[in-house]
Order: sequence, then C-alpha cells, then structure tokens
Amino acid sequence: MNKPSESSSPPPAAPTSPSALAPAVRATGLTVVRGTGPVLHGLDFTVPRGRITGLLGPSGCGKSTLLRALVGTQAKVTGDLTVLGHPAGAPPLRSRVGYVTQAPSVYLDLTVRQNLDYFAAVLLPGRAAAARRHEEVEQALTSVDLTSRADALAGNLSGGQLGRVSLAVALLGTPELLVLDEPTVGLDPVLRRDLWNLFHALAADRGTTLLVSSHVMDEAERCHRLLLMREGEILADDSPDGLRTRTRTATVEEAFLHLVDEANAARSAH
Ligand SMILES: Nc1ncnc2c1ncn2[C@@H]1O[C@H](COP(=O)(O)OP(=O)(O)OP(=O)(O)O)[C@@H](O)[C@H]1O
Repeated sequence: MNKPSESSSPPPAAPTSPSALAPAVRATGLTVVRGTGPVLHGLDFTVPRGRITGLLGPSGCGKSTLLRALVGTQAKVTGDLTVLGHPAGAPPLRSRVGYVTQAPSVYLDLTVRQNLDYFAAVLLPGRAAAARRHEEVEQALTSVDLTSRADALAGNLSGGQLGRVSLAVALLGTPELLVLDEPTVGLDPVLRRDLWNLFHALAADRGTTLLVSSHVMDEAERCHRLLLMREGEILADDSPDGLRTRTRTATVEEAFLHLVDEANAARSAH
C-alpha cells in the first residue's frame, strides 16, 4: 500500500480536526426490519468527519444491515439517517460515498484496469472527463498497490487482491465517505496492516471519513472512534482510550465483554 511504514496506532486529533465539523453521519432512532422482525432497534449515533470509525460486534449483530441502510440499499428503514447532509441513499450522495461489500464486486473476465475503467466510465461519463478518469484509475491502482497487476485478469487474482480491486473501485471519484464491510477478512497480517495504513493515509491526507466494520476486536485499536454493537443495539460510541478508561480494562475486547455483562445485568434486573 502507499504508506506501509506508518505506525498502526491512530494519530492524535489535530487542533483543527475535521471531527469538529458536523458529523458525516447522524442516525436518530434508526430501526430496520428484516424478515420477521427488527434487526436494528432505534439506534442513535454519529460518525465524525475525516476520522476512522470502527463498527465492531459479533457476527449477526447487524453491522452489514447498518451499512446497507447508510448507503441506501436496505429496505424497511425507519428513523432519521442523514449522510453528508442528505437523507441516506439520496441521488447527490452517489458519487460522494464509496461502498465495499463483503463479497468483491468485480468482473472476473476483465483485467484489473478494465474493471476500473468500466466503473470510472459509469461514475464520470463523457469524453470531456477522459483525462480525469485516467487520473482516478491510476491513483486508485497506486493506493491499493495493484499497479503491477493492472493487466492481470481479475479471475486470476487471490482473494486478498480481489478485495483490493473492489476497494480501488470504491476509491474512484475520491469519495468523501468510504463505507467498508469487513475489508480485512481473510487477509494475512501484513496485508491487514498495509490496508489499515492506507485507511489512515486516506483520512489524514484527503480528509476521507471511513466507517469500517469488523468482528475482530484487535482492529478496534486502529480506529479513532468505535461503535460497539450487539444484537442490533449500540453498546458504546467512544474512542478506544475512552472505552478502556471508562470500563477500567486493558483492551477494547475486555471493554466489550464488560459492557456485555453490564447490559445483561441491567436486562435481568428489569
Ligand atoms: N435477507 C435477510 N432476511 C432476514 N433476515 C436477515 C437477512 N439478512 C440478514 N438477516 C438477519 O439480520 C441480522 C443482522 O445481519 P447482518 O448481516 O447485518 O449482521 P452482521 O453483523 O453484518 O454479521 P456478519 O458479521 O456475520 O456479516 C441477523 O440476525 C441476520 O440473521
């Protein structure tokens, strides 16, 4: 990736931190019904601008559903969900929000560059945008460190490389908000570190807001902010330091378990 030598810990917020601006995402009473019942239960949270927010919680707690609601692809959403000043899914957001699903969205019978050229043409159509498209494709390839595989058929890439092509597609058009659903699943530790370094570079250099889901608690330590989820509810909305201090624990994983115990105790007291 483009800055592999960076440290994995989040840098301190600068005095003019973009997080002081209006949040990139604001949810109030966000409820989603899937199948026979609600899977998100009236959530209230914000995602600060220009920072990396980790959405963490066990499998099935509702992370993907929340991300889908945010990008406007989820049905049966109620409550208020504002993204970059617009209702989630509104047309003006299409070029301002990049979304990477868990399954790579890539054409296997095209090369890496052909995939990017295709999506760039959808995003930035017309002859007049040809130079900009070329620039965006080159920049996206460099960001995910796939320039040397640009002419490889996507179907011949490894799972990790395919994931990076998907990420490169989401980077086209330099979106202000990147929504990434478990982007590091199945990656080896070196690739995982490189990807996190790229996320930090995007936040620091371009002011990109990143919302990254994961069920691996040690990734929480790499985020500026955390939304900890369980069973369709938000258990905590805090920084990793704030969480550890508040729960008097040494790791975010211990903090999470502490909050789960607290929530269970509160439930059985009622
Ligand atoms: N198409 C569907 N119809 C009905 N229920 C669904 C559907 N998809 C998901 N669910 C349910 O919604 C809940 C939340 O699922 P979701 O995929 O959002 O969780 P997740 O935290 O992203 O899980 P994972 O980490 O395994 O991807 C789960 O209980 C799941 O069973």
